[in-house]
Amino acid sequence: MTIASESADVDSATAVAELPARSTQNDAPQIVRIGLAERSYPIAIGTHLFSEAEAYASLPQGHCALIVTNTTVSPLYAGRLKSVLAASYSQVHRVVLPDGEAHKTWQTLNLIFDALLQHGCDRNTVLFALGGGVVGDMTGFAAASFMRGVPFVQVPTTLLAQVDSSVGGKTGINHPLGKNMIGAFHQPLLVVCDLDTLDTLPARELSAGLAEIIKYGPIYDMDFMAWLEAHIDALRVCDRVALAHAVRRSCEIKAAVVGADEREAGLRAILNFGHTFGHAIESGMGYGVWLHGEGVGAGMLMAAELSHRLGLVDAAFCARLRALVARAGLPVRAPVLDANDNAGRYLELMRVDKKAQAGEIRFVLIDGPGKAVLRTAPDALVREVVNTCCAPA
Ligand SMILES: NC(=O)c1ccc[n+]([C@@H]2O[C@H](COP(=O)([O-])OP(=O)(O)OC[C@H]3O[C@@H](n4cnc5c(N)ncnc54)[C@H](O)[C@@H]3O)[C@@H](O)[C@H]2O)c1
Ligand SMILES: O=C(O)C(=O)C[C@@H](O)[C@H](O)[C@H](O)COP(=O)(O)O
Ligand SMILES: [Zn+2]
Repeated sequence: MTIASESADVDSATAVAELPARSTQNDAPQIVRIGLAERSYPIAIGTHLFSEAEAYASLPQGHCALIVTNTTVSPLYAGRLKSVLAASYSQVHRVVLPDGEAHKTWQTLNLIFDALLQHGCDRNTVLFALGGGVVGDMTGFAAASFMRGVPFVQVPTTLLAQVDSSVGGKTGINHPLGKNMIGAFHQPLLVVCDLDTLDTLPARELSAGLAEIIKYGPIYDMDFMAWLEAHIDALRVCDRVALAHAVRRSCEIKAAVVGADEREAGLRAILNFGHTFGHAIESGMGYGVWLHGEGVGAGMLMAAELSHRLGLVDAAFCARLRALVARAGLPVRAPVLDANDNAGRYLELMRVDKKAQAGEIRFVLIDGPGKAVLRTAPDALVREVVNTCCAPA
């Protein structure tokens, strides 16, 4: 693994290799604010945004900035971000991490600390997370812990990161035994969602982002779910107007939930809909085999099925959610994790979920469309759900 870093004035090679800016719309950015007293911050959503100086005008000027990115995103966007930051910071360094969920680890996190220390970065250094949720979660955790806390900015370049992971301050890394098991709450100073960056995103990753968008319907806003049913095809071809609405509404919902319960004392757990099953899929398959959004998509269907078997929603609701997940290009069958005792393996993996208490799994379930509830379920019922949802179609 390498640490690629350079100062602001030696980046011409990367800048030349970049894609030209593409946009169909050049309106002023929309701003969603997340209200967290002194930790409040704006989420800017628009086009032509991440490489515009005005987007960062609210930030404190400083001596040193560190762009944290990865091998895929760096050649696409890091040069442009670096150029714009050079106006505000006398040194702009970059660290390029290996790409992928399998690298959301201590070893990769250490590359960020190595870069910070090698460049003599101090407590006023601002970290910029340029990439998807993996880069964002690791950069945030590095910012939370370097010198016991430095500021950071999220510049999300995947749909999933724009609608979910860049907002709310959950940061961390994976452990082989469980997703996101080591981390901290640390809010960014600013989130800059440039819809133009989604033009280069592979279709499979776009679909993964749609899973986290779909999530907001059943847990919070069934009108939004109906809007998604009408606009899912437009979203899949990156229609700017549809994307702008989906990103904005998702951020509004997440901001409202996090603003009311920053550290998941209660309400915030609803954002984990689909994640108890989904995280088991991710770790059980090996990180990166199923994308996070794919695990969440199948996990939501499993949680909906469990809700139905507990009498909380009707079969029509499950079928409706399943149809939308399918139309988003996501898998609707959950994978088999163990040929001998598949349901047992799911249960074993889910017992390490952060919502579990004294080894008892607590699921986010749908208690009527648009309303989520956190509750336990008998193992026998969970087994039935796993067996049903993993069965061949
Ligand atoms: N902190 C939170 O609240 C939160 C919320 C949801 C998910 N997450 C975490 O986020 C991660 C998933 O994030 P993700 O789906 O963004 O995955 P990711 O960060 O792995 O990015 C997906 C892929 O897209 C590439 N990519 C990124 N931007 C691109 C662009 N503009 N063009 C082309 N390729 C691009 C990346 O290099 C990567 O290969 C998981 O680790 C998940 O646990 C965290
Ligand atoms: O922000 C939250 O809260 C969420 O739960 C959002 C999820 O989409 C995200 O995947 C989160 O990282 C999962 O949190 P975890 O506490 O289960 O690791
Ligand atoms: Zn998630």
